[in-house]
Amino acid sequence: MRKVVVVTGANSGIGLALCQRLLSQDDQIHLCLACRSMQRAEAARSALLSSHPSADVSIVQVDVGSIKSVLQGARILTQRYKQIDYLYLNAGIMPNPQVSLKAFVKGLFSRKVISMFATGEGLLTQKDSVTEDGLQKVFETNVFGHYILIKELEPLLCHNNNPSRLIWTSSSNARKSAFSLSDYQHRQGQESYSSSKYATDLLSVALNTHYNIKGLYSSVVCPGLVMTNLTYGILPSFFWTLIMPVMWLIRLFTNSFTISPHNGAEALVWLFNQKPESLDPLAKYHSCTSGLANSYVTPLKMDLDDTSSLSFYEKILDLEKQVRKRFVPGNC
Ligand SMILES: NC(=O)C1=CN([C@@H]2O[C@H](COP(=O)(O)OP(=O)(O)OC[C@H]3O[C@@H](n4cnc5c(N)ncnc54)[C@H](OP(=O)(O)O)[C@@H]3O)[C@@H](O)[C@H]2O)C=CC1
Ligand SMILES: CC(C)CCC[C@@H](C)[C@H]1CC[C@H]2C3=C(CC[C@]12C)[C@@]1(C)CCC(=O)[C@@H](C)[C@@H]1CC3
Repeated sequence: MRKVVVVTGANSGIGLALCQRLLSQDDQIHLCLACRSMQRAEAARSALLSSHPSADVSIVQVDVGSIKSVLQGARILTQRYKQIDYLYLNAGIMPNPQVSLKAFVKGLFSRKVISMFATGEGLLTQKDSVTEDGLQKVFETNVFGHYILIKELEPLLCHNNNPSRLIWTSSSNARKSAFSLSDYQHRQGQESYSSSKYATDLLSVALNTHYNIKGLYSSVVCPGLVMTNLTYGILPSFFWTLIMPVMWLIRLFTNSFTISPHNGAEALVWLFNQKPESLDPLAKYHSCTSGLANSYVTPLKMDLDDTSSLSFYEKILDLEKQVRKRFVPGNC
């Protein structure tokens, strides 16, 4: 039986590099690209097939920023497959990012300079908006849409005899201080990205607590700083091109400047090859690249605990109930 691997946000950046790498290591898998744009999904499928002509690649429309689309996409996947072995929850956004030049210059002359480059802490703010579902867009896209997808696919993911895997693309930008349980969608602050990634980490821990017994395991990854559409949205592309030599230089001091999507996908590919029981649910698996361009994976303990993850999970369950009331069968 072919292993079924579903990847959200598979049409560009880290998601597409992950697909290329998975097919290079095992062209017997069935890969399903879950994307919001069918045109971009088709283009990604063609690119994958041109480098792996015998690969088995399909596409499905899933916009994780829309509950209606997630429910429709999940319905199609349920008709198509009996089991999903790997679900990569990779799609993500960072809308309207602003870099604080003042914080950057201050950071350059502080003791925290390395960690500033590794995490972007204190440098970025975003302007979020509200979706047609009435949820904060960054929260719905990066966290909640994915959560609903998992819940809808539960029958395909929970098989005790043959465990399935959830692998989230989180970030080292996830920060406890940007997240608040009383404002978990981050309606009030300006660090919706950081908050959403911290929420991702909390959710993954809670999912392990509830679902390991049913044969479902969740892990989180940080791909490092990778040049993708997301990062090109932070500063103009000519600026990134200009400072590329500086980026290689910074790599001598921090292993988190993975830079290429191929390197960024290191931990996502590594996790594919691990036995889930051997993994630490409280660790984030970081893709790292050395100054000599060698890629490797480092697990680092996350700044959270079971109690806070379960408190957040209760909030998510409440929100799910509210949202499902609006999407009873026949209403969507
Ligand atoms: N680049 C970096 O340095 C880092 C990235 N990450 C995370 O990596 C993940 C991948 O991002 P990256 O490859 O960098 O950036 P890209 O912008 O290249 O990829 C993001 C992917 O997500 C998709 N996507 C966005 N919104 C939705 C949506 N509503 N529904 C479905 N798909 C959607 C995009 O599709 P479309 O083409 O249609 O927009 C695209 O395929 C994200 O979760 C990001 O937060 C984490 C740490 C560092
Ligand atoms: C490298 C240059 C000389 C100056 C660039 C300054 C900043 C724009 C970058 C420094 C650290 C970067 C960073 C991210 C974005 C760009 C920086 C703030 C991220 C927050 C991008 C998304 C992520 O998820 C993080 C892992 C990145 C961490 C580092």
